[in-house]
Amino acid sequence: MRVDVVSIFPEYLAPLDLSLIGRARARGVLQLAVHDLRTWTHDVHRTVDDTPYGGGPGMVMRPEPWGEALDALAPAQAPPPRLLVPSPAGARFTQAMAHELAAEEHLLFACGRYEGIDQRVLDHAATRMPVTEVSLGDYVLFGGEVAVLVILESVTRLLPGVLGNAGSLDEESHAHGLLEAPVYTKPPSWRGHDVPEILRSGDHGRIARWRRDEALRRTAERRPDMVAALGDLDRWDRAALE
Ligand SMILES: Nc1cc(-c2ccc3ccn(Cc4ccccn4)c3c2)[nH]n1
Repeated sequence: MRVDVVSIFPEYLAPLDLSLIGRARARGVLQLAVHDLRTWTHDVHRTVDDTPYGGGPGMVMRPEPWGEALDALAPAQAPPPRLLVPSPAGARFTQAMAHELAAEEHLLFACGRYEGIDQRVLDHAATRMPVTEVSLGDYVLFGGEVAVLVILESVTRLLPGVLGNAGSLDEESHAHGLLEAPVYTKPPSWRGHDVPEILRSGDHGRIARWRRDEALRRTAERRPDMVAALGDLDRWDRAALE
């Protein structure tokens, strides 16, 4: 997968060199390039923003640098990338969207700042590539960079070979539509708190049932919306929720 990120703060994306994402890049699973939007400015002050038409607080990102950046990174003669624009007004980012993005050949992230990017940049881009505005949640950030870090981490871990134990992908939370069960490791007793006996029994059938019950119980307690979306439950699952 190829990923291009455009930002006026490219150093914000430095964590992408670390850990799993860094290894995915080193193994060629992910080709990632971060670009400074000011590369596509031509004035002495390298201006990327201007005052908003219609008045109001703050500044808006000018269309010209973005237009040239997208021309350079999504050339007409190549298959178009999917343009992702983090925004408070975007579609909510979910694990389902992470899976969708992990199947793309080329992702192009536009990180806005100030009060956002001139709308015409997105409108023009949409004439030649798929454009998705994406929100992390109902809170407001200073810009899109943090959202790109979150999105890229969730997408990269779905790429083939990135997670050592592929099984953990299947069992992870939000994969089955449930929150995960609690996890434990040694020592068996710690500050008066013991590991649930079942987990040390070696009975893998009962352990799987216990984990499913705990996942259902926690999801019902903390995210009833997720339980409602589960569809039909078998009698064991229903018993766990009683
Ligand atoms: N889930 C999200 C995404 C964002 C986000 C993403 C990109 C930008 C570019 C600028 N801002 C600041 C800003 C503040 C107020 C209204 C518009 N934009 C961003 C905020 N905040 N929360």
